[in-house]
Formats: sequence, C-alpha cells, structure tokens
Amino acid sequence: QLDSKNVYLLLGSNLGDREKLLTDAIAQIGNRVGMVFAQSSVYETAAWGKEDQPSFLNLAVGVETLLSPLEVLREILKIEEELGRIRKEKWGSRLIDIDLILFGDMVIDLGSELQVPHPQMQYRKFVLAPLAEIAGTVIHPVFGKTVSEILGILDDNLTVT
Ligand SMILES: Nc1nc2nc(S)n(CCO)c2c(=O)[nH]1
Repeated sequence: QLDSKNVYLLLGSNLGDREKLLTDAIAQIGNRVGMVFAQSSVYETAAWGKEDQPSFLNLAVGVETLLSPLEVLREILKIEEELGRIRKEKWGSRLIDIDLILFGDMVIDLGSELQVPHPQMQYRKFVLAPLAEIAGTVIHPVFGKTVSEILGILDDNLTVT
C-alpha cells in the first residue's frame, strides 16, 4: 500500500532470558505494529553508555506499518512494559529495549519524546551492524548516506589511532 512505511527498530536485552525476550518482542511487534519483513542476526555487544552492566544481545527488525510514528512509539513502550521492562535508570540494565531507529524517510524532532532518525545511531555500532545487515542501502534522510556508508565511517573513525 502507498501509505505504509518501512520502520526499522533496534531490539536489545541484557537481563533474564535474553533470547526469549527478543523472540517474544518480535512476535508482539508482528501482532501490534505491522508486518515484520526482515530481521538481522543476533549480536552480543558490550554495554554502551554505562559499562558496568551485563552485555547485550541486539538485533534489528524491519516492519511495514500503517501506524503513525507516535502510534509505533506507544506500541513499543507497551510491549516493553508487558515484557517486564522496569524503567529504573536511564542507561541501566533492562529486560527488553526497543528503539525506533528509522521511520521511512521521515525526520521527526519531538525532543525527548521522539527523535527520528535515532539521534545516536551514527555513534552506535550495536545499532549500525545489525541494521546494515537488513537495511544497508537505506538512505539516512538527514545525512544523505546509506546505513552501510555510515557504518563504514564509524569503523574508519574508530580505527583512527
Ligand atoms: N551494547 C548495547 N549497549 C547499550 N546501552 C544501552 S542504554 N542500550 C539500550 C539501547 O539504547 C544498549 C544496547 O542495546 N546495546
């Protein structure tokens, strides 16, 4: 349909039965957000932002949705709550975390409520590596570069001595 959008989400878990939580989250996303048309492999990654916590499992999913960005946000927050995420500290450990990374070619800035594309995605290999697997040729609407190009730039910068 013309009015559907391809949304890319980054899922993460670093507590409990991480694999099962990710699987359950994907099922819920398929029931409530739209049709899951792609999912990346699962990456084990060191905690970013606040290092003194268990490592994460991350994966990216592509969903075709008819929902608005705020409706998608509302659904993923409900899925996090239902799967048991207790929002303790900002960058603390969590059973499940679902971040909205890209929403078609939309650029949205609702401050702390919602920013699309995700304002940190270009700094986060745990986002770019899984996302490049399923959306490597997708163009970032602000940078005008593909996800794979952005990953390449991050890798080059990280290898700068
Ligand atoms: N490796 C890794 N580190 C993280 N730090 C935070 S916060 N998160 C939650 C997503 O923002 C993650 C994550 O998903 N993976």
